Amino acid sequence: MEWEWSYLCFSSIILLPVFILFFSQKKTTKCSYKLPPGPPGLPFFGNMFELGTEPYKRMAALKQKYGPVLWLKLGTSTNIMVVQTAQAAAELFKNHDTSFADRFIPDVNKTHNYYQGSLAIGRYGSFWRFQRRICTVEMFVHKKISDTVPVRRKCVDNMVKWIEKAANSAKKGSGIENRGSLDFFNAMKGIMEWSGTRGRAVKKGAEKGKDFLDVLLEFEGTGKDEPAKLSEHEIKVLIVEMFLAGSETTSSSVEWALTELLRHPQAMAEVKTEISKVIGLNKKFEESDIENLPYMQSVIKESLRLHPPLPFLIPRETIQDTKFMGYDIPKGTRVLVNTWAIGRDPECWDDPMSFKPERFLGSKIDVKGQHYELIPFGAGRRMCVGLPLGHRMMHFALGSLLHEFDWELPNGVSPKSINMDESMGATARKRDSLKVCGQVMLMLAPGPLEPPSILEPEGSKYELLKASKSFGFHLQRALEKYNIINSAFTIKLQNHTKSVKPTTQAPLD
Ligand code: HEM
Repeated sequence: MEWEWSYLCFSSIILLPVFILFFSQKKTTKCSYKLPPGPPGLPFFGNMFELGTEPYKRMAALKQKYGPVLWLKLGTSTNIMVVQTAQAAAELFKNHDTSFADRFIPDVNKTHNYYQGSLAIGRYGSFWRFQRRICTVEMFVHKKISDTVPVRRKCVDNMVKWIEKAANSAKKGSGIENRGSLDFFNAMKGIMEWSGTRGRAVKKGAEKGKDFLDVLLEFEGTGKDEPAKLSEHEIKVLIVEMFLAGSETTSSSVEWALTELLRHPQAMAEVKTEISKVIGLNKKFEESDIENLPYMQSVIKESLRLHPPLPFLIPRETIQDTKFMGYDIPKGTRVLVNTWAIGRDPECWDDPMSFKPERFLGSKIDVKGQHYELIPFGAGRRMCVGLPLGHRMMHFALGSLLHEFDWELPNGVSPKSINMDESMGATARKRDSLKVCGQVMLMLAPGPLEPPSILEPEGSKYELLKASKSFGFHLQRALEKYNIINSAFTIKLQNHTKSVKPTTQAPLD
């Protein structure tokens, strides 16, 4: 009996505050705000346990019940608003972009003061505006991107050579060991070291070969709407961020696009025919070819529709209390735009779950933030600043892979059995890295044989020989090995830092 009483007392002490909190929360919420609808959640924990490992899918499923704007709570104090339809996204970006233009800073990014100097998670304000301007003008305008064409050419050539070499050394039917991530992280370590040491070695006045890093180091501003100088920390963070923001997004998109093509042999045949007609066999794929390849552009759009690397964009935060679609959204609310759900919404797309690149042929829809049904790069003030480079690199890398090789699935894997699961890390990338088999086409010039029709311009004098053995490897290995995406940076920084002494300083302190 005594035991039962103490048990009851103990339970009441524990449970009473929970009930008080639960009911008081509901009451305040009802009285003060009209919040968007959402699942009720648990006391203290809110909806924390309902989201699973692929929260964008779970939230997409909740659209049926709760409509275009969803409200969630994490713990007792974190409010989350999820925008689930193209119309709601249009309303947000067209009419409330400034109110939702702040970013939320995850705790992990507070260490080493990473957020101070970050463009992607920097607070909306004059320093962010200055960073956007300097990145756009010094890196992402058409001319600057075109100036670095040879650098990307070299990296793609290296990637193709690596694949050919891998093909030659592979035993028939064997895969190639996937040490890609190791190479990638070694490269990242190097980059951090370079950006850490470079500040001490700059030679002032050396205008020739001035790159983005020089621009940052030599920057002298008014000190009013822009800083007077940039600190070493701010420069390091910005440089590292460009690598991080641009690498995985782009390489993961290329992997998804090739995966979809392997699942759809008709689309694969179509895109290869287009490339061989436009470029021919005795020429390399060039960036300037992209505009003449509407089917390949449609393949990339269709792949980004189904597999946006950032399914929630980058979370935003409300700067002030905001009235949005009839709801009262408090200051400090985290805002997620579920671009994954929007890309699969039957109200926007016919047969939304099918991969059909031809839906974009003759259509005006593009990914530049004006068509809210397709916003893999976001929209509004905080949309992807690297879009011009990322867009070009995706086409260049995929086009070169398709032009140089014939791709197949390994023995025992059929188009329908490819595992399409995603894993949510920095991006929603393919969980099982794509294992592909390629066939190298060796060109022997000139020869008597007519090449196979799908590959060749009619009347070609070239003889084609397909390597008899196929080779297999993980695509990411090739993409990451040459960090082809941000190659413009890599090579320039490499050249630049040859004379710099090694440092023992920690990269991001
Ligand atoms: C397939 C390629 C890429 C995709 C799909 C992508 C996607 C995105 C998305 C969805 C956002 C957030 C937009 C928003 O909140 O509305 C973003 C922001 C950003 N991206 Fe990209 N990105 C790509 C490539 C790149 C590249 C190549 C770079 C730079 C080298 C880059 C740098 C950035 C930066 C710095 C931001 C933050 C912008 C800001 O907050 O003002 N991205 N990107």
